[in-house]
Amino acid sequence: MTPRTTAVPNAADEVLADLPPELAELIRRAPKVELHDHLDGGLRPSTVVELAESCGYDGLPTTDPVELAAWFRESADSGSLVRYLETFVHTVAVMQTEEGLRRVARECAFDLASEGTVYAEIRYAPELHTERGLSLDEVVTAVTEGFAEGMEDAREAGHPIRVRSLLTAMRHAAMSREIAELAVRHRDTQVAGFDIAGAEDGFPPSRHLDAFEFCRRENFPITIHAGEAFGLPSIWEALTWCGADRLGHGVRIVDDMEIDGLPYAEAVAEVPAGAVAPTAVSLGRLAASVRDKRIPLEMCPSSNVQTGASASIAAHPISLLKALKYRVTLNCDNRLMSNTSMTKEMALLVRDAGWTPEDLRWVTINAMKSAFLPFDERLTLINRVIKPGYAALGVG
Ligand SMILES: O=c1[nH]cnc2c1ncn2[C@@H]1O[C@H](CO)[C@@H](O)[C@H]1O
Ligand SMILES: [Zn+2]
Repeated sequence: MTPRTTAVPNAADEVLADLPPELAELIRRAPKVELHDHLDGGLRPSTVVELAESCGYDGLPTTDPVELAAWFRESADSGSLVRYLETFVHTVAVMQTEEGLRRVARECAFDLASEGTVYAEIRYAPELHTERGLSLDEVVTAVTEGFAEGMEDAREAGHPIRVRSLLTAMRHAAMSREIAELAVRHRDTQVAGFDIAGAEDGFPPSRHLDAFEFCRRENFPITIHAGEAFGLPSIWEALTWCGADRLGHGVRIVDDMEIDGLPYAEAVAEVPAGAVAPTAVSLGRLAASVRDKRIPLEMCPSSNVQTGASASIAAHPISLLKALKYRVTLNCDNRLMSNTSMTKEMALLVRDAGWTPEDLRWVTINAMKSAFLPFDERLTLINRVIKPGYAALGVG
């Protein structure tokens, strides 16, 4: 079976059209690495419609794929993480069978590879996919098989990609220890790390300490959604109590910075974050520690604009954090809800925040360095795939 392409317009085209054609082509062809992408946030709209029909789910707001794509984007454009997350009810509803999970994972790997992504870590919460009787292990096996099929499809199409999974526990629930054990049980079949996600305010990372301590005893990598809808205490707990190796978003780390003696939020009210001179910034202890320890920040600009964590792409702290040489990585979070892709995220930063092709190369290498993959494999991808890929485009 060849995966079908969606009839929905390509998310990046509109932004690329605003750029000089050679630059747009460079962004299209640039090697990409993605570390933060939710499986249940990246379905093709046409797949949601088809799976809903085959599994008898009649709750979709519309069965027209183009209208459905618009519905997800508009509903997610809510200014609140909690409302943004409500849209997942429809994607999760059609991911309750082995067949549905396998197809979604297969198409995910293929779609990412088609836009030049050479390595991706895709996360999902197994506990959300057991409503129709699948066991947690069956969920993981189905997704892993789907990724293997998608990688094979992509290789045949001439776009090789490596995909790994991250297992997410929902922070409002009480299954995190079980999910951490599930992840470790599947570590030799492509599961590369453990995460928590869901509403952040009121559900601090330390609530799941037991799960994180288990992962640490097993030398198993941890990333934590922190500093997205809630601020510094969440980031502080994720790092100092829970031992996170990376931060999901982490965008609110700027709350621990002063610019010319003013708190970040006050100082940037008038000026785009990217226009702030790095020399004017002083870091608090937590912000300094995140930079000193090279903690990777899995940044997702479009998603943050939708949930209200940032006013615009131009104002997004990612540009200041780049200037300050944090270990910044660029990601989509949820391609369906944010109507985005890696190509679009790159194009937005180039168009709206003054990023250069060299910056795109830098952020891509940062991501590869930060992957939950063995060190030698990361180096091989950087030296044999990413650097030559950019060199072929005249970058680096
Ligand atoms: O940006 C985010 N912040 C917090 N939680 C999220 C975000 N995106 C998705 N999810 C949550 O993670 C679950 C598993 O993939 C999704 O079902 C959604 O509830
Ligand atoms: Zn996320």
